[in-house]
Amino acid sequence: MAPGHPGEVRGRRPGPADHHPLERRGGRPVTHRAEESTVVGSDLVLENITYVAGRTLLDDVSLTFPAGKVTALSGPSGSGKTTLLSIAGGLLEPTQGTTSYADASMWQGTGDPRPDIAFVLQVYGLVPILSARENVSIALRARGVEPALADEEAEVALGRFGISDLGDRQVEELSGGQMQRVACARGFVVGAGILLADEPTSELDEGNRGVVLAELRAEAARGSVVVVATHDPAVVDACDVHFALDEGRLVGG
Ligand SMILES: Nc1ncnc2c1ncn2[C@@H]1O[C@H](COP(=O)(O)OP(=O)(O)OP(=O)(O)O)[C@@H](O)[C@H]1O
Repeated sequence: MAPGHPGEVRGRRPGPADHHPLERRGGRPVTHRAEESTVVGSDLVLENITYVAGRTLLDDVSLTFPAGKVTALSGPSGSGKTTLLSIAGGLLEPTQGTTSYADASMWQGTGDPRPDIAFVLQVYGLVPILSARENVSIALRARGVEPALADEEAEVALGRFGISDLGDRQVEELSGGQMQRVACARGFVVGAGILLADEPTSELDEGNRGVVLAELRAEAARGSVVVVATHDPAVVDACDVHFALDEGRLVGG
């Protein structure tokens, strides 16, 4: 762990999310708000999670992703990280066990995620024929933000990841690393209470990895639950909390 970095929240840091568009429209679904000296947020709690799809992919995993911290989820390829994030985010119903955030289950019965959660997907999930700005903007428009404001905030989010100059480019024309930064901008722009990022730095050079890590910390400093699945020891070291999976079982943390 990195001692004393901003994820170890002692006081509230101003950041981009202080003027978040979901707040500006008065409808931000996040149930917590950082105060001057205390972060008040809900933890994301997983209890006895088992997931079976032909075979057991997750086996009785219990852990808490704390609010106000950046948590690393590591493990070899195929160990179950993406499956666990999918259950934590309400995309998959666990075969057994429960998820809980702000007094409600993450599983809503449909596989549609709650509006107070944002993802950075391992495979990006971008719309190839839309521009980088449009790909970011739709995350806000889908949450009811007026289009002009959503576009304005998308521009700001692209700037956070150093790709303002790519706003008008169709994402199918971008490099893997550029697409990954667009995917980060789309996840981070929401200012959600939970941010689940699946290998968000896998295509990035050291400098851009540092940018993403700083943004993850900024999200946590607002009181959000921030989880990053990663193979990268440097990313694990930069996180506040660490859980490790192996063959669907929790083996460390
Ligand atoms: N829908 C599914 N049905 C059956 N098996 C699946 C399904 N989804 C994932 N798996 C399997 O579950 C295991 C865990 O996959 P998962 O993607 O969660 O691992 P991971 O730790 O995220 O891997 P990576 O680091 O390579 O992304 C793998 O063996 C995978 O093949």
